[in-house]
Amino acid sequence: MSKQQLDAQFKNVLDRGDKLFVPYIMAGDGGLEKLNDQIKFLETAGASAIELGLPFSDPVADGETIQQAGIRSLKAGTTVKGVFETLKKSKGHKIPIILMTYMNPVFHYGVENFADACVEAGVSGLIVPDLPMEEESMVSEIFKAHDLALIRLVALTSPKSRREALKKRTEGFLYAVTVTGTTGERHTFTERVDHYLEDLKQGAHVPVLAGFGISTPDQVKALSKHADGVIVGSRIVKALHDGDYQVIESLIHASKKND
Ligand SMILES: O=P(O)(O)OC[C@@H](O)[C@@H](O)c1c[nH]c2ccccc12
Repeated sequence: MSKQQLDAQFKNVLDRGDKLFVPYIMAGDGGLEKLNDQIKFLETAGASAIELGLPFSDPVADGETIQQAGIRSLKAGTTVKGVFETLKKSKGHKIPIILMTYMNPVFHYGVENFADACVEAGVSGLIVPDLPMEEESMVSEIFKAHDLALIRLVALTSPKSRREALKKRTEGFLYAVTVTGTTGERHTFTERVDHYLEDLKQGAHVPVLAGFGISTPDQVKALSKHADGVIVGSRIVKALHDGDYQVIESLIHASKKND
């Protein structure tokens, strides 16, 4: 799906008064043969897009739950190529697929080859947490030429000038990290988070999504209120692993206007 279609789909959701909900899943957790069905389930349950993680041996931004999912996936034999092949086999997903990967697998694959493979597999965008703004030109031009959205992340600790620069550059959406530290469920958020999100939304040319630490329907509601939507990773990964589909449905439902 093209970057323009991603923008149009997100706009559609927001125009009807819902918030965006983007679940993160680990590709190959449970075996790659399950991947397209997992995506289909999330699509039917009302997800706005999928953040699809590539398993990696050194996932520095990930907490325990996602680390374990990555280990399970690698043990099951998942490869980057295998993920692309699996996506190509699907009959086409209706919601955008955004790949989340560290930089190393991209370099290893070759940036140009990686971008080509993304396009062939129908991927709309990328999240690369260990690619600092200062280094991004190495890949951003190639991604742009392939019409792939490079989604930038901002942190609570980023100074205002840096947040503004990332807000300007980002494509698809802005990923507003809502905690300091790694991915994983949290009971509370800093009281600064509401103002941080509202401030990011001011003048943003794409939606602002809050992610990290969100694991309950109440948190989905509370954080979406100050953003355009949320990303939920660890809780979704755990629920998929446990076959707890109702948990996923109620998280997604909390992002809808009529909930
Ligand atoms: O797991 P959490 O706390 O719900 O956070 C979302 C997160 O999982 C997902 O967006 C993600 C998984 N790994 C990452 C690494 C960096 C940035 C983001 C991510």
